[in-house]
Amino acid sequence: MIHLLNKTPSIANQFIAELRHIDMQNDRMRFRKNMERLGEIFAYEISRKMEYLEEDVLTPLGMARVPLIQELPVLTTILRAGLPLHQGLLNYFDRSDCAYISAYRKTSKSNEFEIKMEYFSTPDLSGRIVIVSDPMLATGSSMVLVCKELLARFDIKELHIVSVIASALGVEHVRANLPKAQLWLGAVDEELTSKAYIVPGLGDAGDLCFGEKI
Ligand SMILES: O=c1cc[nH]c(=O)[nH]1
Repeated sequence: MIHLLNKTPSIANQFIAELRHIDMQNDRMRFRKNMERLGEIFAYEISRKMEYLEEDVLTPLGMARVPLIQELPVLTTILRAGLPLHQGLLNYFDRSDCAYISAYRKTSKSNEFEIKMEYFSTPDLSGRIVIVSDPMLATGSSMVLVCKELLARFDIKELHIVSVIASALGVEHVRANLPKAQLWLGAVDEELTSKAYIVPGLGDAGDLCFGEKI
C-alpha cells in the first residue's frame, strides 16, 4: 500500500519544495530541518494507523480517558543520509528503539554500482513494527537489500518504508520485492538519470545534509 503525502496539499509540500529548491537547499541547517520536519509529519501520519487503547490519565483536577498508542515502532535508518529524517520520526515516537544500517553505492570505473552493506546495529526485531527510513528511494535497490536482510534475520510483524522523494521505478521495484511493506512517500518523480539520481529530485541528500563525501 502506498500513502502519498503530496496527494493532499499541506505544509509538507512547502518543506519538500525547500528541499528541492536549487538556492534554498544550500542552507544546510534548513535542509536538515526540513528533512526532520517531514520525519515528524510521517510519524504523525503513521501513528494514525496504529493501535490505541483507552487509559486513565490522572490530571490535577480529575481523571481523563485518553486513547494511547499500544506499541511503538522500531525506527531503522540507513546511514548517513537518513539521519535527519530519522530524527524527525524519533521526535514523535520518542521512546522507540532504533536500528542503524549502513548501505552505500560502490561505483566501478564503468559507472555501474553495487550496494555495499557494512554496519548493522539493531535490537531484536521479531514480532515488532519496523519503520525503515531513507530520504531518497531511487532504484530502490538499497532499500530492498536492507529490508530483505532484516526480514531474513527477524520475523518482523509489520514493515513500513518512509522516503521523502521516490522514483516511479524505485516504487515499482520495492512493491515487486517487498509486497507486504507499506510505503510512506512525500512525492514520486518520473525519471532516473544513468547514475540513478532522481529527476527532478533534489540532488544528493547526504551531501546536502552533511557536505560532499570523497
Ligand atoms: O537522487 C538521488 C538518488 C539517491 N540518493 C540521493 O541522494 N539522491
